[in-house]
Amino acid sequence: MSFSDLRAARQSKNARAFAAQSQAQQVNASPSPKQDKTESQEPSADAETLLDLYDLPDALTIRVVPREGRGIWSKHFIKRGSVILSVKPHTSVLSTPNLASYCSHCFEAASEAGLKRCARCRIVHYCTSGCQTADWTIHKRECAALQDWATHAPSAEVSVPSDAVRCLGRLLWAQQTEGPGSPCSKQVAAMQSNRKSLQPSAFEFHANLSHFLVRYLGISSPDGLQEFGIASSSDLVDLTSRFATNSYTVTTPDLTPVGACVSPVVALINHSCSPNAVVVFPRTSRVPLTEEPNMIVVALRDIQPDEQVLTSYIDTTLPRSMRRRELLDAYSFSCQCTLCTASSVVDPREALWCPKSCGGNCPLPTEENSLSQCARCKTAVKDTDAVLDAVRVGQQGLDKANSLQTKDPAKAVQLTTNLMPILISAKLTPSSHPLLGLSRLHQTLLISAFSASPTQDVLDEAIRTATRNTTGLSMILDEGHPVRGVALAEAGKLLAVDELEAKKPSAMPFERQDAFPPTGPPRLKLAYETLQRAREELLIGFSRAMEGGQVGREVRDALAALEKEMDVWKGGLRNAVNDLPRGS
Ligand SMILES: C[S@@+](CC[C@H](N)C(=O)[O-])C[C@H]1O[C@@H](n2cnc3c(N)ncnc32)[C@H](O)[C@@H]1O
Repeated sequence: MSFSDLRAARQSKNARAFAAQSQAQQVNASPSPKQDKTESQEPSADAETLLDLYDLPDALTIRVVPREGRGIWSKHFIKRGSVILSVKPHTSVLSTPNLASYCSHCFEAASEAGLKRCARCRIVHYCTSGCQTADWTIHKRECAALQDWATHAPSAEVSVPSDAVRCLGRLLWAQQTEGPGSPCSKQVAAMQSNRKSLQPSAFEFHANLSHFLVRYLGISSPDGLQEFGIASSSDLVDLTSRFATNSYTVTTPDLTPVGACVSPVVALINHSCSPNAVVVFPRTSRVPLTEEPNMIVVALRDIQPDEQVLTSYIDTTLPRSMRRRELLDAYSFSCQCTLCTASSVVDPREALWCPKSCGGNCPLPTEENSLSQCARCKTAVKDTDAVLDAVRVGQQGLDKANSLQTKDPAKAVQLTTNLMPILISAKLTPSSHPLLGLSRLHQTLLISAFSASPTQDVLDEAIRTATRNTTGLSMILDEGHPVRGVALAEAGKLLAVDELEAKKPSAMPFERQDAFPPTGPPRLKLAYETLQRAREELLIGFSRAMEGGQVGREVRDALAALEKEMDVWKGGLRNAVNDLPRGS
């Protein structure tokens, strides 16, 4: 199997809302598989009017809950792995680093033939002239604004406006074209604003966003704003708040973040850190290119009639305190989901192995509570200060390695290589923060390093890291979670890469007999089993109706190729046995 499809460097592997873009994607978690229960009110007049605004499938309805506001509820039983909603976002933009490598209309990655660049702005690119023509209605406004912005930019680094500014620009131009009375404009206007409950930390973000948006739209007087239906500066902050509260990150089929989008109907879904649904962009031959990027909401668990559909806006592999801070800062609410309010169990995101290795876990000590003992055998963790130090160093290292990963990947991989043993010897479980984050970044960096300069050592280290990551993710995420499926697919693909050199027998006496990863046929067998597990999980997280997404189809093809390869091995072995002299 070729390695090229594992090449792309990734920053994060969790789909989530755009406003919470600090690191990684969605989770359903143990310790409690219990679903968040919220008492809904019967549809109010407000919700009933809203129902007319959205073209919801029959199985869904809109209800209002006192604390969370409007939300989407199931009317019927929805089976795990089913598509709950499938929409083309109202507005979507690529993030700036991806403008030259993905089509700005359908978000397809550049093929070997490359992309066509817009001859005027020379900023956006398209895969076909069909995509370019389809995008022209909006891009003609965007094209002029981009050119004007670039002409006045003080330096090349800021010659393209931020993703948020460009997305808002597209949203407003689309509304102007469709007219304020169009269903889309009404849906956008009905999106929730958190202007009145903004955290002080968010003020600067909204002030800057408003300022740059006005500049980008070429507005020089209040009348200019009125043309977009914005009557005052409060209206402007309302708009930026509605955008921040309701936008999503667009990801590739393997969950690499590539842009931002707004879909008012998907934005009606409320948050839980232990969600029963996920948002993904699967890309399959079953969806016409004109509908891409196709955004689907998939049930991760069986959803009962009268149950609320909930997705996660943030990376749920993070510990409770980080999740809650992010939700408060970006979405202005304090999360009361089952995962945030559970108190009795050891959260696998913040856990140590038992000091006596009894198989139980201990809670990670904190600055406030340094006492920690195994939940099973009650053995106390002795040097909790050393654990706290390791976690602190690990967190700082993760932040640094994240910022270095594109600028200086060699330094970043050196950092992750040095830090992981510190956290592992402090006995953090593979699901614990910051070990899981570091380890996932380490895997991404190793894959890039292997693509640039393939060696057996790097490949084997990538496989060990990928295996640790799938173990860690399986301790936190529900079976079938897309992040788990993609992680298993990567581990399986790495195991299926042709070995570069056979291990020399002379080296073997110094190695453990069960050295991991195995070589030869046992390695192929493990690759096959891992890819089979990946396929089963991808058929849930990206839905069977979407063939498990693009990654699911790739895994299906990889399994077929491996079956052939294993048959060749078996055939070779049979021939070798048949060739042996009789009696030997
Ligand atoms: C994308 S909107 C979700 C739909 C929103 N409830 C509405 O009425 O339009 C996100 C906002 O909904 C609210 N929200 C979502 N999930 C919540 C939760 N679990 N608890 C409290 N508020 C929540 C917060 O105000 C958040 O900023």
